[in-house]
Amino acid sequence: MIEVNDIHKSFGDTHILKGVTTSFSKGKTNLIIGQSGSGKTVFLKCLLGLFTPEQGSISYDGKIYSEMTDEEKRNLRQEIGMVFQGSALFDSMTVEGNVKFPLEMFTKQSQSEMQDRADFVLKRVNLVDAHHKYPSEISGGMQKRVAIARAIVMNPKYLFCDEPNSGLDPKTAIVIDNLIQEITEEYDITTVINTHDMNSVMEIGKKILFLKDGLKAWEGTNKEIFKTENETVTDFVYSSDLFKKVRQMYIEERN
Ligand SMILES: Nc1ncnc2c1ncn2[C@@H]1O[C@H](COP(=O)(O)OP(=O)(O)OP(=O)(O)O)[C@@H](O)[C@H]1O
Repeated sequence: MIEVNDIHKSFGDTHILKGVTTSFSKGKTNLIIGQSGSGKTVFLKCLLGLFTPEQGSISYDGKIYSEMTDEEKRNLRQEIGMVFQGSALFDSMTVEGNVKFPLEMFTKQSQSEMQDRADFVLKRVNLVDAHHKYPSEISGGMQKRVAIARAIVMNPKYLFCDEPNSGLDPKTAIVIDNLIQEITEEYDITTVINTHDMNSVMEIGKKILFLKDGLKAWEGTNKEIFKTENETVTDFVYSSDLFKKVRQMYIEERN
């Protein structure tokens, strides 16, 4: 579980995060949504320890980050898996090389242990025939699977995904969303996903944090977001007339 308590982050005189308090549970897909520039990436970078908030605290399973020793921070980093926007695979390495990379960097495992683990995670993301291919030889959806396999190869407690669906067609995006959700539940990971994708919000938003101008404007589940009367949320989520009509029909059907 990750608990965020009143974090503030500024760049120079510009106050970006203005006191955000929330928590993200284990075994759940937690989504961060909000307009461009609302502070989602800055927030995610604070969770990753890449930015230090000037005020407030972030704790990982009860341990406050700013109070950790350097060694505890290093250990925490190894418990974090990251799926970057655009996959961020190493082009010069095969699929298998990409997946083994964190094991080679951070563990003392033997070649056969690394091979077993790489085989296991590649199978888990349903990639069995791509071990020796290069990223340029596989589709965007397959690249995402490799990125997910690499992110979970170290058995992380926390998984952060930045726009995991960017560049994917809607059908592949749903497959990737479902894969992230299954893995999150199966391995009891605290997963936090930064997204613009409303399909993801509806499909896997077990907890949704809506940021606006650096503040928490709303939080709740995908079921609650359908029913909320909060105008800031409805304006954002149901920005198209089609979505507004669908929501109206849904509410009328339920009444
Ligand atoms: N390193 C930085 N230095 C100065 N300003 C920054 C830095 N990183 C982000 N910002 C500013 O913080 C604000 C929020 O940016 P952020 O990238 O978090 O938005 P976002 O909600 O993730 O947007 P998008 O959905 O477009 O990715 C923006 O005004 C941005 O210019």
